[in-house]
Amino acid sequence: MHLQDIFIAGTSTTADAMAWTMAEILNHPAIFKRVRQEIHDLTNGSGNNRLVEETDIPNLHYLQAVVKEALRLHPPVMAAPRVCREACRVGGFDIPKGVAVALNVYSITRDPDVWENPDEFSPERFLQGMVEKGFQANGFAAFGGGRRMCPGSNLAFTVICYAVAAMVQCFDWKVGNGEDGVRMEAGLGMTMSLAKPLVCLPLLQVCLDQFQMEASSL
Ligand code: HEM
Repeated sequence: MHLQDIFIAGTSTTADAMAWTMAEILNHPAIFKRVRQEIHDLTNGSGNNRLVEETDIPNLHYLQAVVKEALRLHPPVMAAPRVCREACRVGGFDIPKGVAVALNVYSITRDPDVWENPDEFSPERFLQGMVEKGFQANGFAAFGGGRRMCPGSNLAFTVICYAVAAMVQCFDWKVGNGEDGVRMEAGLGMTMSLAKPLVCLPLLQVCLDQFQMEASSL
């Protein structure tokens, strides 16, 4: 594996996941509000008013569930390649030794036998047990699985949660182009991204004092 592989594997995947997460919560204002409330409850205690920090992520369970649900519905890597080391039979198909196959991540994460209402954005499903099971849980294939599972999964998950938390805590977002909500079509590319880039205007909503304090101490 080369250093370049890590850049290729780790950059647009993470950016896509952030865009899909923001797109989903902008289309679901009640979920956006609940994420903001969770952050507020954690960061505004006993007269304290601070920006969310990376170390808060383990305590932001709903935020984690939201990011997982966005990864489940919109896995940036839609397929994970493998080569069969021995002849085998999968789902009634005979696969000879040496043949290249791909795990269809997209259909695993929307499998109706595993997920109730699989096409629905419902972060609550991860609060009912799945969130603790980690990324190898049955049906959560956004980071692949087994020995070749994504080695950047924990880093990516933390970065996405942190970025989304900061965007939700500090800004209201006006969806651009005068459209009613964000269009959720997927585009074609190396990774699965929004077909139309997410365009929205940030409107500063909290933390003005905090920003001014931090700016004046620079
Ligand atoms: C949301 C972000 C990301 C997603 C959805 C994602 C998803 C995946 C998937 C599905 C695989 C294939 C796993 C398999 O074959 O079972 C993979 C492999 C890989 N990922 Fe990620 N990834 C992400 C972020 C990252 C980051 C941040 C890094 C590095 C800093 C990274 C490094 C890699 C590498 C090196 C591999 C190849 C592993 C191997 O073949 O042994 N990924 N990723």
